Parts: sequence; C-alpha cells; structure tokens
Amino acid sequence: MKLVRYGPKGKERPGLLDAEGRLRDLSGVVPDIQGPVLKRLLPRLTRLNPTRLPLVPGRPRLGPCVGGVGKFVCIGLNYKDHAEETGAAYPKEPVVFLKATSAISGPYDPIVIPRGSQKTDWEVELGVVIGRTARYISEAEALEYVAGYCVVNDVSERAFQLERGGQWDKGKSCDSFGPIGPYLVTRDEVPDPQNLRLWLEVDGRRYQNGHTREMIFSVAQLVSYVSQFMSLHPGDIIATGTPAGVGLGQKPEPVYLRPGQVVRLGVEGLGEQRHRVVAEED
Ligand SMILES: NC(=O)N[C@@H](O)C(=O)O
Repeated sequence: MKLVRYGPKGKERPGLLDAEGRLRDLSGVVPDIQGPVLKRLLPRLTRLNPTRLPLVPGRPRLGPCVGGVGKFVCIGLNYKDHAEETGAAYPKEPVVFLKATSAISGPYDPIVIPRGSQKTDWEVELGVVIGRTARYISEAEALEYVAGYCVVNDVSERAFQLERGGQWDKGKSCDSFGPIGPYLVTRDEVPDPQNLRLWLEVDGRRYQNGHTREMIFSVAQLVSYVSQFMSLHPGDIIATGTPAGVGLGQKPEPVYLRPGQVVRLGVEGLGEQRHRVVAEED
C-alpha cells in the first residue's frame, strides 16, 4: 500500500493510492499517518477496500508521508563509494547522527538554501519508517519492526556540517533539508530492502546512481544497531546513508546547489521527489 499525506502545509490529511494510482481519502479511517496511528492502521490495511474510500478531487500538494515524526535518525558513510569520495575511512560501526524534525518537508516542496550558505548539497537515501517500538532488538527480528519505506533527501550544507566545528547536525537540520515521500510504501510491498536502485539528478544531469545492496550495514543491521542506543517508536525514521555522487565528491571541484535548479531523486518502487531550489528570503 502507498500511504500519503495531502493538502496544505501543516494541514495534511491521510490518504492512499489505489490500484489505479488514484488518490483516496483515509481521514474517515484514521486522523493522520503518524506514530501511534500508524501502529493501529497497519493491521487494518489488509482488510481495507480502497475502492470504498472517497476519491480526492484535483491534484493537491503531497506533504511529508509521515506526520509528527519523533526522531529522524541518519546514518553516515554507509556506502563505501561515498566514504571514498569524501575521503573518509569506512566505518567499523554505523555512524549515527540526528536531523532536526523541523527540517522535514514534502516531496515536491522547494529546497531552501539557508542564509550564508555556499555549499548546499544533496543525498538520495532509502528511508525506513518504524512501525512498532523497538528496543534492544536483534538483526533477525529487525524488519518486523519496520512499517515501510520512503525516499529521503538528506540535504546537507557542507560548510555548516564540516567547517563550523562540533557535530554534523548543523549542516543537516536547516528547514527544508529533510524531504520525505512521496509515499510511505508498506513493508509487504518491499520484499527486500537490499535490492533497490536509487538515483538523483540536478537539472537533468545524473549525479547519483546507487543500489542498496552496496550498503555497508544492511537495513536490518541498522534498525537493530540503533535500537541498542535509543528506543525507536512508531513513525520514527532512519535514513540509511547515501551512495557516491554527492556535490562534495565531484572532481576536480565540488558542485553545490544554486537557486533556480531542479533536483529529482527516487528509489525503486518508492516513487520520486522533485524540488526547485530557492534562496532563503531575508
Ligand atoms: N558526508 C555525509 O554527510 N554523509 C552522509 O550523510 C551519508 O553518508 O549519508
């Protein structure tokens, strides 16, 4: 099932795409697609007949595919080719950092270049949405705690991240730096999260072309690993790292986003995002 949230920013309603790709309203079934609701909704989905749900007229904006996200956990350097392009050593254990949830935006919302930024960059990633509270879980059971998957762009300001001291979070958390969606694709539709192509283009030029089989730490390993350090709750998201081809890694010189450019990215079976790049208004 492809779950969506549609409508104006901050007033999104729950919906789903039916077999013909038409948008249906889910608000008679659940108030939103988020944490505790997600936990209740998932078992009911198999019994739901989408053709009985009201069709949504027009083409409303799609918002972030999960609302009220409690934690946006990110994994760094999880693809060898990306670690190499940034000159970093391969991690011996997953590199974990947090992106502020205020960075979350919709799949077609603009990417806003923050004030003072010269180095705003892109990162296509497979996003994992947690469906059940996970604490000290094993790798073998980890995928049972996953509600589904979505496309994530881990937008990053490299100077804020790498040149301004401290940890990475400052360069990862600016408003609009966490587009998620268009869909939350439920786990039953993604039999193997390690078998998905992922790609990203800027103005039609393909920069990233990766595959989740190249991850250093698999989705199951990551969910289990993170759960050893913090409890994961329904609606929490783990962004699983990016393959090679980010702007920072371009040769002979890095390439960064400029206002007016268009970024498109996708993960096989999970849909595509499209963002216009704009400057922050003073
Ligand atoms: N370099 C960097 O920020 N990397 C990551 O976020 C990543 O590997 O996904």
